[in-house]
Amino acid sequence: MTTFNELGVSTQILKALNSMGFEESTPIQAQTIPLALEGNDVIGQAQTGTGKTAAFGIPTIDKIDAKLRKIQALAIAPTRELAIQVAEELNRLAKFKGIRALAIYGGQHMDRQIRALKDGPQIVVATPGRLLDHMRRRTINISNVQIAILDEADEMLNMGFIDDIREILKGMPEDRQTLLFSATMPKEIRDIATHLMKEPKEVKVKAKEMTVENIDQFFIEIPEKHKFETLNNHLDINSPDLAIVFSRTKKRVDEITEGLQARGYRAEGIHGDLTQGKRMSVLNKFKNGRVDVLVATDVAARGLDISGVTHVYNFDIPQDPESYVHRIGRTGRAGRTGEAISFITPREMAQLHLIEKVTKSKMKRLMPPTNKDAQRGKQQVTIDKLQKTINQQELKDYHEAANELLQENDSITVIAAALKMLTKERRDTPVQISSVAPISVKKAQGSGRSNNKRYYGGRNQGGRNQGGNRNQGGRNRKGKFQNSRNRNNSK
Ligand SMILES: Nc1ncnc2c1ncn2[C@@H]1O[C@H](COP(=O)(O)OP(=O)(O)OP(=O)(O)O)[C@@H](O)[C@H]1O
Ligand SMILES: [Mg+2]
Repeated sequence: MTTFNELGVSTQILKALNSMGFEESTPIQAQTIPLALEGNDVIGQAQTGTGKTAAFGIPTIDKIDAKLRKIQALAIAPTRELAIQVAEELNRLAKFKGIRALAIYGGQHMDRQIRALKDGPQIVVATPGRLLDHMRRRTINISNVQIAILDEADEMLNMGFIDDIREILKGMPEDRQTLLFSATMPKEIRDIATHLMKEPKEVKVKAKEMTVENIDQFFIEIPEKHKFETLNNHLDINSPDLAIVFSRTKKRVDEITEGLQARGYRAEGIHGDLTQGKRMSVLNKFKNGRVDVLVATDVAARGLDISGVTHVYNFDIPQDPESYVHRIGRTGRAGRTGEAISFITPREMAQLHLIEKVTKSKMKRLMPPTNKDAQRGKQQVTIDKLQKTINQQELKDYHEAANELLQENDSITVIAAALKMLTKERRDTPVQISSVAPISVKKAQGSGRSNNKRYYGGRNQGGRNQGGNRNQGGRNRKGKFQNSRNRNNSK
């Protein structure tokens, strides 16, 4: 283990790291910070939740001139929520250096952002669409940027974003430093990346599997029509602290959310069709624990760091292995443990095997729990609570009442009644989830990768929709990919 001191980090940052409770560097930090400080272009790949944000954040902040009130570093992230989160982490790291990071993203008033940009932040973290709007309106000056960062680099260099990224990079000085980070980096994307960089140093933290080993991975083979009940049963048995349920389409996210609410769960949904205000409030409620189940499209799959997520459910199997890696990586972060449970319809078993092959990990088969298992699971939660209260031994005031009850009834009946009262029984409101076509895997020639054309033209406006619709000031991309297979315009 390497201390941050050994990595040549400034005292102001050491102070910030100390206040954040970071004692030692993670492997990706230890390997990339010195390289980036020396001025190299870097491609950094390491598993989800292993501290890639600080790996690019620390050297970036250390290279910035605090006195110069111009944008010196520009980070780009695929979703609004991630841009906000990265800016927050950079601000924590930069606290003692007098450097500020500003997030700019779609769905927020332009005027407000223009004012904030005039305030002189040294770092901007942006979603690509909104950044291009500012560039075209000349409300942002990126001509002094010395460091460009692509967080979730493979996603940013994917079909949906690549043209925007090229245009953004063209607006920066050519002698800038470029840092690319992600947990996944398919070869096709790595090749594109190296063309945009200068002799990049590639750092790949060696791991047997692409997924984090402290996430227990399971799958349940189950027909589409039984998924919702199975999810209910599972939530009852596991009683997760916080769970994220990923589904394939916005419509299904809405339906699952409403269904869970009707059954009495504290669930909320998040996807690209909601207003930014709603997206933020849902995420905040989830972070504060006022919502237990977040139902989401892939808009929440990448980068989000929410502590306390114990379970990730793939209500629908993801389109590609990379998406699987990022989705399940919302749990088991920073050394914590987590569980990932994927629902696979019988016709989608080939997709499961593809994911296992690409990620080099294995999912253990689980049998779908029965209603009886679920009932027992709920009761167990109550029993645990009851046992905890017994252990606290502060029951004297209740002894007399207990004695009276036991004179009239037998002990089993009294305890069963108490358990029944304390157990939150599930409402059995009927819920209908509209079905989706199963994902099919046709082997791409030789590569074994799914033929969903994710990398070469299959993705039309999917990336766009994450940030809401953005067309003002930009070329209308409709039509550009309209003949190609629509991979995912549904986030
Ligand atoms: N050296 C460290 N010591 C302790 N905690 C750390 C350290 N570095 C990062 N963390 C914490 O670990 C968590 C995960 O970090 P981060 O979000 O940067 O992961 P990531 O590698 O970018 O994951 P993803 O691939 O999902 O985006 C964060 O809460 C972060 O504050
Ligand atoms: Mg990250």
